[in-house]
Amino acid sequence: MSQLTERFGTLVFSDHVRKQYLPSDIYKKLNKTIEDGESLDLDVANAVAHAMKSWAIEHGATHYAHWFQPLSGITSEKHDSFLEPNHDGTAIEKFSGKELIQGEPDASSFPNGGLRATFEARGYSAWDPTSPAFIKDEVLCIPTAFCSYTGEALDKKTPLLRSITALDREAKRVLALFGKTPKKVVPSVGNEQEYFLIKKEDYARRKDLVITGRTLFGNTPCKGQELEEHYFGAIRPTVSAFMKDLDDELWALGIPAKTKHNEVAPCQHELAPVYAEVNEAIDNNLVMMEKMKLLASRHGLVCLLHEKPFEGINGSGKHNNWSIGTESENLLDPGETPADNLQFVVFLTSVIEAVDDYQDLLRMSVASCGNDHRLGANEAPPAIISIFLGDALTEVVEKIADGKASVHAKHGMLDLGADVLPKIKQDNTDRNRTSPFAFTGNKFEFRALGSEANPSDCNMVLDCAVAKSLKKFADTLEGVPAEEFGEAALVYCKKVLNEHKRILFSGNGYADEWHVEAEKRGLCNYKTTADAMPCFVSDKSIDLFTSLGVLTEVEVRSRYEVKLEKYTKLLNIEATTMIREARRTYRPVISAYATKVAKGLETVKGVGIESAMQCELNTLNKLCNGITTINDSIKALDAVHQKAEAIDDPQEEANCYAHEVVPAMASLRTAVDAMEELVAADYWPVPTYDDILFYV
Ligand SMILES: NC(=O)CC[C@H](N)C(=O)O
Repeated sequence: MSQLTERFGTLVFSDHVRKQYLPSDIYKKLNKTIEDGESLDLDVANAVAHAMKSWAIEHGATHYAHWFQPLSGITSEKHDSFLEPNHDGTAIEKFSGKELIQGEPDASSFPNGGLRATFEARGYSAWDPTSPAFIKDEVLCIPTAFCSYTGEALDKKTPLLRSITALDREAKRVLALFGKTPKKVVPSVGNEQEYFLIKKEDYARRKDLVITGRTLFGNTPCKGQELEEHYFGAIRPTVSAFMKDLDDELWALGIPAKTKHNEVAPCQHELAPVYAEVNEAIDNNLVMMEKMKLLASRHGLVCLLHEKPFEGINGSGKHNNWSIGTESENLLDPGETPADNLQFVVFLTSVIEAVDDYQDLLRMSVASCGNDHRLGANEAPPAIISIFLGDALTEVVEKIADGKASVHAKHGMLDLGADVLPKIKQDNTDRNRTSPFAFTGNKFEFRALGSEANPSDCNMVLDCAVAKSLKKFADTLEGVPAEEFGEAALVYCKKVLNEHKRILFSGNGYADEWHVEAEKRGLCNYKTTADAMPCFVSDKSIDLFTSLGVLTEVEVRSRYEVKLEKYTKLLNIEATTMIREARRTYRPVISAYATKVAKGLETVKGVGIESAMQCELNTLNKLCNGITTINDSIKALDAVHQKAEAIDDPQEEANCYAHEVVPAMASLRTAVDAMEELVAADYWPVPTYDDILFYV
């Protein structure tokens, strides 16, 4: 092993470690649970807990924690030490199977969307053996699901796991029709994490960033991203040192951090791991985000994970590269032979149907206060969900939809015209960064997901939607004689593709014409989270989740409430911060500067230079008008903010925030930003975009 590979996964209770630390019969039984979902008896759990404890303590752990994902979206953990005191003043190390399998964190202070009354505090965490335990900061973290005393899921992981089960079940039914009986069908995911790094000192001086994660004020910088010089540019030393530290920590945690580069906006970067099964990939992404924030501070930096920290330049996404596969094949790989292609065409057709049928839910699944600012602006896909297939696959789909036999996707060879350069194998699709859901060769890239999101929601929805399409296919074709299956499958796909081809769009998703065209096609275009939310609780959605056994109606409704509440709470915080900052930070400074200009005017008057007087007078006028506009904008924002706060119905309240408070915030911002242009730099109370974006 090289130094590089030696450290990989040293802090993970991986299969490799389990083999070493567990007696072979226990190892086999645990694998049966991990691979086949068989339940674990307490003897096995005790043996696993013992091995985990020994391994963890050998690797410096002092505590263990059930690590879970409450509906807030972030991760939670409560640490218990392995120490158990004896009566004689000594202590032993203890960690039992029961402690491994089940925990009982107090659930009262986590969001529950009305599932529990405040006094009903009991909640349980239950070990998820399919995602390996790991050591983080001397704590053995055990990934767990989290549910209420009455058994409702109170977390993001449980529905995800249920959706994986649903997809596995329905995909296996489809594969059985192709004569295949894989052990499992599971989605794999790779999340490209985008982020900004700025200097700690700048961050500390901007209350908007500290409180809300984004700048609520800030004039456009002199230079943005228009020179296209940052994307993939050489990585500067401070950033590089941070990235190296991050890689090192992530590798030790078994997180396969693979690709790192500078992103489009100044100060923006990206880290992408190798694919993993979706449950583990999401756990990895959550740890990765936590590590990014933590390590940045060791380098005098702050990592911003918000979707739109800076207005007018590139925001941050977390492109969710998604495909489904068995232990031996990727079901979204077009392959080279027509026989394989029919299977591919069936899966592709199911995805197209799923995305069209549940475009509203997919949009909802990526909706957040932060992502509202990102979608449709500066290189992020629009809020309209559509699918980009690329030329080769569009041709395949069109031929099938027209009733012609399937053709298989071709790979061309590109000759770059210089003998020294190798011939390049062309992919079966180009890339289209304007598409929210783009086929990229053997997977789909769900680009609409925002950087700060927990990817569980959108993957859960995607898995459900596709499971439903596959179910319909299996329901229709099971029972068809084997020799007629191929023809019948093609006829089925032809019908479905014709019904759903409106969702296919290969053009420019940023263009205004697309919005017009999408409306003609009847595609939904929910510009804000508030607009997107009602579909979550529509009969159609509730039927999807309940029929697949992923969420009960009560669980759907609680999630809807939690998400709406988070949205309005965040906007409440943003509006309050804006009003306070405008009153206490910006306005006094603008007044002070106006006073200085007025005094200067007196001096100039004394000297009697007319032209200089006119110039100063103009500035003074602009400053005074600016202060008036700011005052008016504060008043207007205050009024709609109070109006929103007084609304009882959560959906109505969210609508008021989205359509009245947010525009009022934009007006106040414009008024303050206009003054940044006029007030002398040494007066301006906070670092500007020009100050922040170019010094890391
Ligand atoms: N060039 C890119 O891939 C930029 C993507 C962009 N940052 C987003 O928000 O999705």
